[in-house]
Amino acid sequence: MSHLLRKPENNKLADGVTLVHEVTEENSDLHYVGFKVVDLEPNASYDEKLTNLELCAVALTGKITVTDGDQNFTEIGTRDSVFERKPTDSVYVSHNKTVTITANTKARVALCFAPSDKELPTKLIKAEDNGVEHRGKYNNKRQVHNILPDSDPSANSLLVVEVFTETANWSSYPPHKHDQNNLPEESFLEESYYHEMDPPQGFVFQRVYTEDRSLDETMTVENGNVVLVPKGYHPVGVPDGYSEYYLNVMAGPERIWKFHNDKDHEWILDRE
Ligand SMILES: O=C[C@H](O)[C@@H](O)[C@H](O)CC(=O)O
Repeated sequence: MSHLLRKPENNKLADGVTLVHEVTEENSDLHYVGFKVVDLEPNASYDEKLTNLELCAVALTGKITVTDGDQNFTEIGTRDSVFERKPTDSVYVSHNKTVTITANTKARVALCFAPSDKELPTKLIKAEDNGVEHRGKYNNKRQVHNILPDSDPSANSLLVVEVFTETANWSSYPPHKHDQNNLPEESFLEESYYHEMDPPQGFVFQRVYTEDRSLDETMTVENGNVVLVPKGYHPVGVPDGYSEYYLNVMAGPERIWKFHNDKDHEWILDRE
């Protein structure tokens, strides 16, 4: 199995608290992006002690209450399934805080981490404030919810976005990369993908490859899997009959999303 593909670990931390995924600098090739998925039963709580990292907690499904010890955001979250295709609520918390997440209902929470050196205000990112985009044409169409885009100055280095790709479409396509710290041409951003499929027995193909093909991994990705993108192009193809969701976390030395398309495939953008 590719070292870039993570299957759910489902580590039980406490009654009602399951750590589904944990991606850290210590257990991955990533140095900027960190990622966790936590499942909570009603009334169960999870604490995250932030040192030099900032956090965006995304209420993937269910309702949660989030506190940083000072501010409380109660019963946030908008959906029972990501495939309701509507934006959800998130909370941004800067470094050196302890965050407590309590489930008001059965909930799945994505914890998105990146380095932080400037204390910024804790902030509720309301669902209705997500920028919604409909990108692409032909079989390259996808719906994008910008949760924490580079146009929002609320974070130090963290970028968070979720993407819905319908049956027989491609996304993160034409293949693009952002693995060079070479602004204004390209920014260096590591990336993680948390994938869900509808119906859940579905799978997608994701390729992660570099120009010189020194890295070239094509993965079969199933429901609840995570794919890590330390560098390279990273397209996703969704088979006929299935819909796909992914949550992206990106971070790097500069909080700018400036990508470079694979020249071999950029022509598809020119179709009428
Ligand atoms: O670099 C960003 C990620 O690859 C996705 O968020 C991608 O941009 C989604 C898309 O536009 O298809």
